[in-house]
Amino acid sequence: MSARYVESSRLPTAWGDFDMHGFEDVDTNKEHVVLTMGEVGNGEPVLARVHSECLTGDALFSMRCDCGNQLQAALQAIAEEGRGALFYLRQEGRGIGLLNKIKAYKLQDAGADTVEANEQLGFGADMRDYSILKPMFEHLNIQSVRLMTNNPRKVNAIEEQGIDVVERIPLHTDSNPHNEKYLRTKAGKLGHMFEGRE
Ligand SMILES: Nc1nc2c(ncn2[C@@H]2O[C@H](COP(=O)(O)OP(=O)(O)OP(=O)(O)O)[C@@H](O)[C@H]2O)c(=O)[nH]1
Repeated sequence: MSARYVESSRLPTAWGDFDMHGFEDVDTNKEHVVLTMGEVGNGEPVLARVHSECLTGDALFSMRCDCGNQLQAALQAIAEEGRGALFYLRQEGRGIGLLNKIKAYKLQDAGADTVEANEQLGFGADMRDYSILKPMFEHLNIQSVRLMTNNPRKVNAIEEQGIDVVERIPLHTDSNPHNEKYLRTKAGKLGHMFEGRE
């Protein structure tokens, strides 16, 4: 996959002023953004979050998942450090797309877990492709990261793109009655690590 860098601008947020960098995937025309704060291209490992799009959690305040809270926690952590990068990748629904995620939620309403629902729809549990990151990291001159994630498979996928993950930083948020089963399934079937949580 290759990404075309398009433009950068300021993005003031509730957590502080970021720079927003826009990229286009030349194969799929999907538009991705990176928010950076401070000098990230100076060779020092960068506090980073690679976040997959979750319209329902990130923008519509859904309590079915932990996505929105993780997004906010990551921006806050970067702002507190004064330096870091948030890669916002447009791979909604672990890569199956928004409308298929709604179909998956319908199946979950009927009792399936998040993995079974994907499989009942004919998809793998996780259809994401991280290869778009390589040209984005190259453009920003970032070679190594301290990655905020609970997902060891994401760490491996990012390292496969030639990016050095020098540290994995857990990104825990509070659970609620609507996302408890989802978080349990992530730990049980997708390998997520929730240190300190049963
Ligand atoms: N198919 C499907 N996707 C979901 C469901 N709930 C959330 N998602 C998607 O799961 C993805 C979560 O992305 P991330 O938070 O970046 O990654 P993660 O694998 O949860 O790992 P972390 O880095 O620990 O957060 C987003 O694309 C969401 O849209 C669900 O029930 N079914």
